[in-house]
Amino acid sequence: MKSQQYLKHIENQWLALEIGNSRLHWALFVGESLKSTCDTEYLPESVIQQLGNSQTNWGVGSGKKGIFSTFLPLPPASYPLPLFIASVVPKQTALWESYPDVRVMTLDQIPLKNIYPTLGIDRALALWGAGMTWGFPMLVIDGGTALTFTAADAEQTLVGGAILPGVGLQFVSLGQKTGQLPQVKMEEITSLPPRFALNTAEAMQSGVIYTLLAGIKDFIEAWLCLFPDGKIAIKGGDRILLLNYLQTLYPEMASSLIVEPNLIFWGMQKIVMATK
Ligand SMILES: Nc1ncnc2c1ncn2[C@@H]1O[C@H](COP(=O)(O)OP(=O)(O)O)[C@@H](O)[C@H]1O
Ligand SMILES: CC(C)(COP(=O)(O)O)[C@@H](O)C(=O)NCCC(=O)O
Ligand SMILES: [K+]
Repeated sequence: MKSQQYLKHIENQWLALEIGNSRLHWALFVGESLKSTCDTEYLPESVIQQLGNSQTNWGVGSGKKGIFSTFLPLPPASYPLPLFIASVVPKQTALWESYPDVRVMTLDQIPLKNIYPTLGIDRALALWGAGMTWGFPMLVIDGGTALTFTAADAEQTLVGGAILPGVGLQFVSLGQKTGQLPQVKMEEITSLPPRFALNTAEAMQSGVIYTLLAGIKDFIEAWLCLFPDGKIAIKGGDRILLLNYLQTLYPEMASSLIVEPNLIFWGMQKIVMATK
C-alpha cells in the first residue's frame, strides 16, 4: 500500500465501543466501513491503561498475541486509534477517561426527537442505526442483559419503549434469590422446553422462555397495530436464542424481523461520519 494511501487508510481508522451491562462490544471502522467486530469481557484497568499507551500495538502485525489480534487484522498503525464510546455503565465509562483519544457519545448527538434525558444511549443509537439503515417507523428489540423495546415513528420521533430482565438475568435471579432453585445455564437450553414441565430445570426454562416470547409477540402485535408499515429489528446477545424460539412458535412473525447485532455501530457510524 503506497504511503500516501496508507496514511489515508490509517487516519480513517476508528474504534467504536458499546459498553453493556454484561460485556464490551467492539467495532473497527475504516472511514464509514465496518471492518470487524468482537465481544470481550470488561477489561482490567491495567489493560485499559496499556491500550492507551501509544507504544502498545493492539496485537496486529506483531508476533505477540495481542488482545485484539484477531479483531484488528490491519498492519501496525499509529495508535491509539480514536475511540468512540456508547456506554450504559458509568463505572466502566470512567475507566476509559485516561484513554488519549476518547469521545463518549451523548443523547444530544442523536437526531431522534422526543428523547427523554435518562434514555439509554444504547437504545437511542440502536434505534437511530436501524431507522437510518432500514427506515422508520422502526421498533428495535434488544435481547441484552435487559431486554428492551425502543420505537420511533416515521418522523424519527421516539414513540417510547419498555425494559425487562433479559433471559440470562431472569435465570440468575431465580438461581440467586431462591433457596433451592438451581442456576440454569444458558448453554444448557438446547431446545424449547415443554410448556408444562415435569422437572425443576425445565419448569424454570418454560417460565422464562414462554413468557418472554409471549411478551415479544404481544409488543410486536401492539407495534404493528400502531404502525402497520413499521419495521422491527432485533439485536443483543440473546437474539439468536430468541429468534430460534420465535421461529418455532410464531414463524410468520420471526421471518419479518431484521436480525442485526451491529445496530448501535450503524447508529454511531451515521453520527461520527456526519461530524468528520
Ligand atoms: N459470551 C457471552 N457472555 C455473556 N453473555 C452472553 C454471551 N453469549 C451470549 N450471551 C447472552 O447475551 C446476553 C447479554 O447480551 P449482550 O447484548 O451481550 O449484553 P449487553 O447488555 O452487555 O450488551 C446474556 O443474557 C447472555 O445470555
Ligand atoms: C435498559 C439498559 C440497562 C439496557 O442495557 P443493556 O442490557 O444493553 O446492558 C440500558 O438501555 C439503560 O441503562 N437504559 C437507561 C434507562 C432507559 O433507557 O430508560
Ligand atoms: K445491549
